[in-house]
Amino acid sequence: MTASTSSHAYQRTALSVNVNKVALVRNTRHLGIPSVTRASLLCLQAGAQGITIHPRPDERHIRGADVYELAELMKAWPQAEFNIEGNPTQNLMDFIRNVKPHQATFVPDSEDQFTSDHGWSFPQDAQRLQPLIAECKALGVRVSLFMDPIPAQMAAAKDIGADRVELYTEPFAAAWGTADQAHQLSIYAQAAQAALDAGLQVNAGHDLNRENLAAFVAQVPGVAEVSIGHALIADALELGYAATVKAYQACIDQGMAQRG
Ligand SMILES: CC(=O)[C@@H](O)[C@H](O)COP(=O)(O)O
Ligand SMILES: NCC(=O)COP(=O)(O)O
Repeated sequence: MTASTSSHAYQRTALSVNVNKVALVRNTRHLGIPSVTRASLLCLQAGAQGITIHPRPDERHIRGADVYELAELMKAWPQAEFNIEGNPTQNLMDFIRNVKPHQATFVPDSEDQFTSDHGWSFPQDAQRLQPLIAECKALGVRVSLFMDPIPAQMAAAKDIGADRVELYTEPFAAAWGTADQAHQLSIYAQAAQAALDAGLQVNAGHDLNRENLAAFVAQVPGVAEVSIGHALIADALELGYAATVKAYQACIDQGMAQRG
């Protein structure tokens, strides 16, 4: 363990609940239910350390109004974080300027993309991201860059001013339960270590769930935050928000206990 990981070894991984999919169901009727703010409140009351949203330009799920209603809700939860994801070359920056969330997560999605499926690439993306990162930081907003688990890309993320990277974890999740599982975990551990060594903090997200979360937290060094939506909300349809948040927190605690 290098010095850069020692300070992270016992930092508890925070759970940020992504409520995109509550909004997706809500949008199929003009009734306002299920409520995005009520779902977020119940998750915070159950112990979630944050709420994440991804207000895509087509408003397929999170709408502009949700962003401001959640910002108002979060004022009553100063110990929790508000994380807004999006492409800063599209609609994200106006939300960041108006709301000043704790964290902005830059994601390189196209407007019509089915879901997020890749991270930024350097040096290609560096020049257009650098001033946007600087603007967020001048507003007091931490910046996390959505990245593929490529160790050689981490120093470049730091060089343009990012505070954190969020490791795109779908390849890890897709390999879960297969012969490639251990190899994928090793890839993410190396990428996380490279990020820590570059002076970045490490977030992670996409397709994390109750089956794969503990192993990820245990074997990938210094994960500061996981943002989880699709699987968590699916579980909440069966278990309810409170029991589901507690179940995911238990997975994180299990992973923390197994950390070397
Ligand atoms: C960036 C990422 O992996 C997810 O946070 C993203 O928000 C998923 O978007 P959808 O919920 O629209 O699939
Ligand atoms: N950044 C990942 C996120 O917020 C939620 O991703 P998912 O759990 O819905 O795949």
